[in-house]
Amino acid sequence: MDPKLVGAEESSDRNESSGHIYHLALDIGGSLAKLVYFTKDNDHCVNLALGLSHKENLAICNGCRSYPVLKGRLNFMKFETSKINECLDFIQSKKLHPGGTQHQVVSASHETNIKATGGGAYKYADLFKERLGISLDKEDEMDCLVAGANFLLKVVHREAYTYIDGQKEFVQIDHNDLYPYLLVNIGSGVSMIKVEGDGKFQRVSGTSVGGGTFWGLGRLLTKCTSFDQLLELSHRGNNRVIDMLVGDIYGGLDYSKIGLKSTAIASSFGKTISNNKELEEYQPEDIARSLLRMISNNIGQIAYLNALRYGLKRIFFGGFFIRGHAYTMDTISVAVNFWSKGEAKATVFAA
Ligand SMILES: Nc1ncnc2c1ncn2[C@@H]1O[C@H](COP(=O)(O)OP(=O)(O)OP(=O)(O)O)[C@@H](O)[C@H]1O
Ligand SMILES: CC(C)(CO)[C@@H](O)C(=O)NCCC(=O)O
Repeated sequence: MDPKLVGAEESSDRNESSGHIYHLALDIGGSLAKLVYFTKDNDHCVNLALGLSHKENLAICNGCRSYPVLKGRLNFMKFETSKINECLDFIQSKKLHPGGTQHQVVSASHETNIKATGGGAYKYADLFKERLGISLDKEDEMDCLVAGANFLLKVVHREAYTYIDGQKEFVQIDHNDLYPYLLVNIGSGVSMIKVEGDGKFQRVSGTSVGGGTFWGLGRLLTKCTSFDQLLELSHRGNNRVIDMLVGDIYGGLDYSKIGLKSTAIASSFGKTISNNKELEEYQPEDIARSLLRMISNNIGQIAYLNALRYGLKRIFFGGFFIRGHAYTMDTISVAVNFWSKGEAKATVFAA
């Protein structure tokens, strides 16, 4: 999950020593630990209404009197949870934690508390305490997720978009017509949440076949050494080499009577049992493509079925698995579109 805030900038290794660090918060999930902190400086601003944080927007922010404007920027970092010590090293090296000399505005009463969510807030509580003297102030991940999603959808302009046939189209959110919606958070596992208002939600479903499955199975099957490498491979692959299509079963024909085109996947990975190839002949890029397709399709289908079950017209997808990756979004959209017979549109917002 992703306690995302406005004005995001993925932090490079820039030196923060000239800036004043105000806030640090963490989300430690099963795969990734995400960290956000705000640094104060006069060259940037975060406009809480527009969600801007870039230098170029300073003029606009200066001209915008009716909304709170903070001079500075939000910095985002991510670490593999399996390398949590790198996250602690980063906090220590940047002196982001209370007690670090750059930390200027922490009041005495909150000196050792840092907001943290995700399972890692529990799992690594002792580690943070022992290494950095930080007490993790735990927030429930579903509460954070829903609060973050509602905030982003209401406040950040051009946050949500559909992705259909390679076309990204921003969705105008009517604040008075946002609820109810289905929030599908694709992290290591997948949570599906019916959201009916601020703080009003129910986790209605989930699946353990999620981002962790893609990365985990992908590693085992392709020997990739990074998630990005696996994604990059999937760009170049052809899933038809691995997946058994309806046409493979029906001699190239559609199965029109039940509405299945010859190009529809009849069985993910199924082709590998029906031809006489040696295992070594299967290319990693084709495997990566099939895997991404299988998992995205499955999530899209379960999401649609839950939307149907609870009468929800709109589905918002988030989580780090998506990360703006075109093929993932396209597959999810196609799955939702396919199962809803064109009635529901998958609305995807960037993780
Ligand atoms: N650089 C990366 N390294 C590892 N996984 C990545 C990376 N980028 C994207 N991912 C994908 O994002 C998933 C993690 O997403 P996210 O951070 O939203 O979930 P999480 O908080 O770790 O998990 P959960 O909420 O289930 O505990 C990974 O399982 C993987 O599929
Ligand atoms: C366990 C959590 C909530 C941790 O973020 C997530 O990984 C998840 O929703 N997993 C899917 C579990 C299931 O519903 O089958």
